[in-house]
Amino acid sequence: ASQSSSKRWTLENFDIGRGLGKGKFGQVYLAREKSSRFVVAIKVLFKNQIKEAKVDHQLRREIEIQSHLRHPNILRMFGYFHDDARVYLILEYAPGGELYRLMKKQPNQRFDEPMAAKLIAQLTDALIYCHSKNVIHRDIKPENLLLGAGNSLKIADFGWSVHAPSSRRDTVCGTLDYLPPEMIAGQTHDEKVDIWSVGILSYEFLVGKPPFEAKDYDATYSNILQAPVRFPSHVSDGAKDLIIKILQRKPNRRLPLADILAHEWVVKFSKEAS
Ligand SMILES: O=C(O)Cn1ncc2ncnc(NCCc3cnc(NC(=O)Nc4cccc(Cl)c4)s3)c21
Repeated sequence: ASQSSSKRWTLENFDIGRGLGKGKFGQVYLAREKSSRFVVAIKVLFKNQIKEAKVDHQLRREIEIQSHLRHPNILRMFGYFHDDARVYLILEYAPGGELYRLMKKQPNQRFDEPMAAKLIAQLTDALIYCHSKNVIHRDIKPENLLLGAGNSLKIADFGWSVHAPSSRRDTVCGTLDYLPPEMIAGQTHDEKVDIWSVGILSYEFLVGKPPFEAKDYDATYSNILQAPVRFPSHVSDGAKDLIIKILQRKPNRRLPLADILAHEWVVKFSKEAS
């Protein structure tokens, strides 16, 4: 029987398996729902840490947003439950783990053009869906991309997602590398922030590191605001054309997501077997 997402889940409904990874706020475990034997991932978050970091409103918003999203390239959240100390997120299990680790295992720690174009097409498709629901993710980076069966891309962790437009109040923590100029300048921003992230990731998939990476926060900050994008010689003209059209500092000049999917380099290489 399909359990509706409003069912009251408890830990007793699951056999807990091995740890899958450790995040900033908690650990993720492989688990199996006892009656259906359905395999899931369960992320365990500690309430005191969530409250200390003042991110409980973000978590509530993520749960709300995730409960309405259904797309093959978005990691499902089937439900959640909590006890006195912890919140448990019941998530789709991504057997390929973090995309980041697969990239680091490649020769030269970067993907070839067919693999990169396939991932970019799936990421773009998922974001077209999100934006059609007026949801912006705002935190698209390799750590939040997982791999499902057949190396299919899965966007995970909507902890930073909001409904567009938004003027972010929460301070940015972690890397700046994937954030567009308007967000790091604290200006109002809209769904075009996710387009910028597609450009950053397209560069990183093909080069092995993000375009504005620098030795420290301030150097990265100034690169994002004014540095020209430089490409190693192995990057093809088609890929360079796509990335330059996406990484436009003015949000309205950025290549729209539909045009990314239709770009000749994406069309050419996302069909090729990788
Ligand atoms: O475990 C790994 O490291 C990798 N791994 N490997 C396989 C696998 N299969 C499924 N999920 C994984 N990881 C969890 C992915 C997430 C999805 N949604 C999230 N949401 C969230 O963390 N929200 C959140 C947290 C703290 C504060 C706030 Cl405000 C919001 S995390 C998997």
